[in-house]
Amino acid sequence: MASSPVSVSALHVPADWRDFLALTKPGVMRLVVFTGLCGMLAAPTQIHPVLAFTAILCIAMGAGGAAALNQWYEADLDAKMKRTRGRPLPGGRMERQSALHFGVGLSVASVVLMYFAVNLLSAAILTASILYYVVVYTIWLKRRTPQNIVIGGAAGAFPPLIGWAAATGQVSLLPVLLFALVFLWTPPHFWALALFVKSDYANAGVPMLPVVAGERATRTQIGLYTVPMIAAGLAPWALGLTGAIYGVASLLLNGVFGALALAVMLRKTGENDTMKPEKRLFAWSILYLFLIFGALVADRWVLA
Ligand code: HEM
Ligand SMILES: CC(C)=CCC/C(C)=C/CC/C(C)=C/COP(=O)(O)OP(=O)(O)O
Repeated sequence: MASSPVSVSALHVPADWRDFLALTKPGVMRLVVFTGLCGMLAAPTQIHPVLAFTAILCIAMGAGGAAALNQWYEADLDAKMKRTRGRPLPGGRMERQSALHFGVGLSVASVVLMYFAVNLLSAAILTASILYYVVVYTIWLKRRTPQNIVIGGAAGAFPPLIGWAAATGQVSLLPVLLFALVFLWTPPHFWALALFVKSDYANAGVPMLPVVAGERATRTQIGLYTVPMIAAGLAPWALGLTGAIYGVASLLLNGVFGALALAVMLRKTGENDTMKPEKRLFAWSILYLFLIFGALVADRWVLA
C-alpha cells in the first residue's frame, strides 16, 4: 500500500487520549453509529441487549478505526486545510505510526469481535465498509476524481445494513432502501459543505466538485441527487414496509430537504456571500438523517 507524502509540523506535545479520540472523528461517527443502531432496532426481531450493545460497539470501533486510517493516509492533505490542520497528525501531536497501529488495531478488533459475538454477515459487511472507506474512498478515489464522494460515499451507507444483519442474520428490502437513502443523501450533504469550504479543497489540491466543475454544476448536482434521495426516503412507507409515523415524518422531513436543496440549486453566489442557504442545507442534512432514522424506530416500536 503506497503511503502519502507528509509534511507536518515537528512533534512537540505528546499525544494523549483526546488525540486518539479525535482520530476516530467522533462528530461524524455519532450519526454513523446512530444509523447502525436504528437499522438494528427497526429489524423485525428482538436482539439480546448484550448482543445489541456489542454490535453497536463494533460499528463504533470499526468506523473509528477506519477514520484513524483515513487520517494516517492523508495527514499531508489535512495539513493544508484550515478545517483539518489542527488534527493530531498535522498538529504534530502524534506519530503517523501510532495512528496506523491504532487504526488497524481498532478495525481488526471490531471485525473479530463482531464475528465471534454476533454473526458472520454483520462482520462481513463491517469489513466491507472499513475497506471501502479506507481503500476505495481515501486511497483510491479522493485525490483522483470529483465523483469520489458519490462512489466512496457507499462506505457510510453500510451501517444500517450492519445493524439489521446483526439483529436478523440476513438482509432484506428495508435495509437495502436505508442503504440507498444514505448513499443518495451523501452528495447533497457533502457538496453543500464543499460549496462553502471550496477554497480549502482548492488549496489542498483535492478535486472536489466545486473546485473542478464549478459552483453552478455543483448546485445542479445537489438538486439532481436530492430527487432520488427523497424517493428513497419515502419508499419504505410507499411500499408498505413502515407505518404512518414514518410516513408523516418522512413527508415532512423530505419536504424541508427538497425546499432547502431547491434554494441552493437556484442560487447564484455574489461577492462576499455568506453562503447561508448552503450552510442551512448542510446543517439540515445532518438533522434530517437523525430524525428520519429516529422516526423509523419510533414507527416500529410505537406501532408494534
Ligand atoms: C464520503 C462521504 C462523506 C463526506 C466526504 C463527508 C464530509 C464531511 C465533512 C468534511 C464534514 C465537516 C467536518 C467534520 O466535522 O468532520 C462532515 C460533517 C458531518 N458529517 Fe459527513 N461526510 C460524508 C458522509 C457522511 C455520512 C455517511 C455521515 C453519517 C451517516 C456523515 C455525518 C456527518 C456529521 C454528523 C457531521 C457533523 C460533524 C460534527 O458536528 O462534528 N457524513 N461531513
Ligand atoms: C462502519 C464504517 C467503517 C463506517 C464508515 C463511515 C464512513 C465512511 C463515513 C464517511 C464519512 C466521513 C468521515 C467522511 C469524511 O470524508 P473525509 O474523510 O474526506 O473528510 P475530512 O476532509 O474531514 O478528512
